[in-house]
Amino acid sequence: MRSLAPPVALTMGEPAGIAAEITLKAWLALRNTGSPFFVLQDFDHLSDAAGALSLSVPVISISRSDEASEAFNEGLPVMSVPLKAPVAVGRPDPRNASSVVDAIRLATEMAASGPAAALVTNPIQKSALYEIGFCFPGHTEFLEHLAGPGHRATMMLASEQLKVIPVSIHEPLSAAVSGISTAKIVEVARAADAGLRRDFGMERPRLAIAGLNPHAGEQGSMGREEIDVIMPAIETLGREGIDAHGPFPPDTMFTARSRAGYDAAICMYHDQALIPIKTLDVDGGVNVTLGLPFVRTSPDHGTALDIAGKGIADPGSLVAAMRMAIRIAGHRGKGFGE
Ligand SMILES: NC(=O)C1=CN([C@@H]2O[C@H](COP(=O)(O)OP(=O)(O)OC[C@H]3O[C@@H](n4cnc5c(N)ncnc54)[C@H](O)[C@@H]3O)[C@@H](O)[C@H]2O)C=CC1
Ligand SMILES: NCC(=O)COP(=O)(O)O
Repeated sequence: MRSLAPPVALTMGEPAGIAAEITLKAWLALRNTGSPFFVLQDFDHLSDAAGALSLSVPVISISRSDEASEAFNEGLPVMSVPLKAPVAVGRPDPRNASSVVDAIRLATEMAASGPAAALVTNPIQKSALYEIGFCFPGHTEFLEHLAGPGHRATMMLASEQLKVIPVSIHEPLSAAVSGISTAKIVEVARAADAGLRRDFGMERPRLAIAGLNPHAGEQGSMGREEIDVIMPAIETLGREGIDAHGPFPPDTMFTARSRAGYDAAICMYHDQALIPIKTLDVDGGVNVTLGLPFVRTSPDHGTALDIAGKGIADPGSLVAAMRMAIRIAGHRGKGFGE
């Protein structure tokens, strides 16, 4: 099948992890679907990975994104971003960190200016990037910076069974808890409401707001954040016409019965959001950044250094990220659809 829409741009992610393997496997999964993508990666590294993993994927060098759709029918299109040092499987090398960041910048530019329908990012080893002075906690914050003033990035993880949006992202738990405020909850819930309408075509998303404390505070006897901070946020959102309810006890709000009552859960901190979705569906979960002027998704997992090079990495989440990026691009009127 051929596609008339622009291809999706995929970044290299951490070269010492499973990114090359899941990228090659994603091409095998998507090659006949009319959903072309190209990867910004070191050509030789990817070719070597295909050989080492015995994956029968022709790797095709392209120099412009508009060559990708045609090439995709024959093999995996690669726009080469050279690495600076040989890759040692499972051991990130800070000498390659600048190439990892360059790939993100380049792919973002293409997604923002049109040659790519969307940006999909492979997982990065954040600690390796910090060693070269990368000063963003993750892609989400970096992409917000690249998007420029006036754009606020909001992290959402989405699977068929659950969507979760953490109020704080990459913060120590103590800082996340002490930093909870009515204003932050309102801001994140507004972004979730707008993003679900714009990118998922929902008319009036139903938001479930999580509590923070056991039993959502048990009427204040196990913590007062629900009464003092979260409830005022829900009241503000209600006055704005946003369908937000809660605060719900965090231990029961992710059961199948509870999930049937809402479209997305607004969670008070990173792990409250990510533990349930990864437990339910780590191979189908997708990380989506709401609020950017370009489409960005990513697999929900990390670099998996412990299994790099073993040939056992599951590409499911990356494939789901590709599919979701294409669906969102369609919602944003980029003429894409499967
Ligand atoms: N979007 C991104 O760039 C993300 C990056 N990370 C980064 O990844 C690094 C490692 O993070 P961890 O917490 O160890 O999480 P991880 O997801 O890399 O690994 C956790 C466990 O899941 C397994 N696993 C992960 N993906 C898999 C796959 N596709 N198939 C089979 N097994 C898989 C790993 O082998 C490991 O046992 C950190 O530097 C973290 O910051 C983590 C999450 C997202
Ligand atoms: N745990 C999710 C995660 O770390 C992904 O972050 P980002 O790199 O997408 O900002």
